Amino acid sequence: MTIQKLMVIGAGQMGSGIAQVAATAGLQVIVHDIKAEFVEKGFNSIKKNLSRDVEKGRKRQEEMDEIVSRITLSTDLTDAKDVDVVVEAVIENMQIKSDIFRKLDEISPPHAILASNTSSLPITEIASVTKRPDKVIGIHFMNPVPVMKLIEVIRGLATSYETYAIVEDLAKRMGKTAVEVHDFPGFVANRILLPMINEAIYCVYEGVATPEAVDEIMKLGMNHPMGPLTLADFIGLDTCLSIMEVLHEGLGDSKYRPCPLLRKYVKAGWLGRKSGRGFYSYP
Ligand SMILES: CC(=O)CC(=O)SCCNC(=O)CCNC(=O)[C@H](O)C(C)(C)COP(=O)(O)OP(=O)(O)OC[C@H]1O[C@@H](n2cnc3c(N)ncnc32)[C@H](O)[C@@H]1OP(=O)(O)O
Ligand SMILES: NC(=O)C1=CN([C@@H]2O[C@H](COP(=O)(O)OP(=O)(O)OC[C@H]3O[C@@H](n4cnc5c(N)ncnc54)[C@H](OP(=O)(O)O)[C@@H]3O)[C@@H](O)[C@H]2O)C=CC1
Repeated sequence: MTIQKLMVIGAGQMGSGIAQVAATAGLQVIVHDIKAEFVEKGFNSIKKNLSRDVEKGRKRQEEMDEIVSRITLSTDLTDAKDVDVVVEAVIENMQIKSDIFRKLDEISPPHAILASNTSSLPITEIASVTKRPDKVIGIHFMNPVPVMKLIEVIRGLATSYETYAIVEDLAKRMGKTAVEVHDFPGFVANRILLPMINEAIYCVYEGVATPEAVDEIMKLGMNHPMGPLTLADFIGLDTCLSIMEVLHEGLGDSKYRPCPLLRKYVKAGWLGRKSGRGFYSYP
C-alpha cells in the first residue's frame, strides 16, 4: 500500500511540523485538533515556515501554494473515515492517547495504519485498545520536524513487518531516515537524551551553576547546537517531565527520578518556550 492521505491529530509544535513535511512530500493531509483556534494556529505556523523557504529562494511561491492546498483543517475525528494513515501528536498522556486510538479504530478504514508520535509511552499498550494492533506503530519525529532527519520507528509487540515497511517507505518520501527500535520505555532517543537534560536541571537545582553557564558548557565544550536547558524549553517542560516519569516508572531505576525543580516549573505553568517562560523567558 502507498500512503496517499494522512491525518495528523494534534496541531501543536509536532503535529504542525508533521503535517508540513507530509504535505511537502505530496500527500493529502488533514490537520485535526479539538478547537478550531488550535488548528488555525498550527496551520499558520506551517505557512510561516513555508514562506521562509520562499523568501530564502528554496521554494517557489507556486510550490508553496500547492503544498498549502493539500492541507485541510478539521475539528471532527470522523474525518479519519477515508485516510491511509493517522499520526497522533497530542499531549504526552496515555489516557488521552488511548481514548483517541479507541475512537480512531472505530472510524478509520480497516487498512489504515494508526501511528503515534509519542516520545516515550508504550506502543504495545496504545495498540491494545484497538482491534488492529498489527497496524499500530510509533513514528517518533524529532523537533523541529522540518529540519531533523531522524524518525525513530517503534514496533509494538504485535506490529507487523508490513506496517513497518510501509512506514519506512513513508519516512523516505518525507526525506527522513527511519531507525527501528523495539518498544521499551523512552525507546532510544529519549532514554539517552532526557537523563542528560534532567542532570542539567539538577546542576541548577543544586546551585552548581546558572542555566546560562550549564548551556554554555555543553555548547562550547561538547559542540551541542543548543544547551540542554534551552533544548528542554524548546521541547516543553511538561513533555520532559512526562518522559522522565515514564522512564522512572517503566524502568524502575531511581537514576531516572525527575528533578524536583522540573516538577516545580511544570506545576507553575512554566512549560518553556510554548508558555513564554521556562529556564528562560520568551517575550
Ligand atoms: C523530545 C523528543 O521526543 C525528541 C526530540 O525531538 S528531542 C529534540 C531534538 N532536537 C534537537 O536536539 C535540536 C537541537 N537544535 C538544533 O539542531 C538547532 O539549534 C536548530 C536546528 C533547532 C536551529 O539551528 P540553528 O543553526 O541554531 O538556528 P537557525 O540558523 O535559526 O536555524 C537553522 C535552520 O533550521 C530552521 N529552523 C530552525 N527552527 C525551526 C523550526 N522550529 N521549524 C522549522 N525550521 C526551523 C531554520 O529556518 C534554518 O534553516 P536554514 O538554515 O535552511 O535557513
Ligand atoms: N516537543 C517535542 O520536542 C517532541 C514531542 N513529541 C511528542 O509529540 C506529542 C505532541 O507534543 P507537542 O507537539 O510538543 O505538544 P503541544 O503541546 O505543542 O501540542 C499538543 C497538541 O495536542 C492538542 N490536544 C490535546 N488533547 C487533544 C485531543 N484530545 N484531541 C486533539 N488534540 C489534542 C493540544 O491542544 P491544547 O493546547 O488544548 O492542549 C495541542 O494543540 C507528545 O506525545 C510529545 O511527547 C515527540 C517528539 C518531540
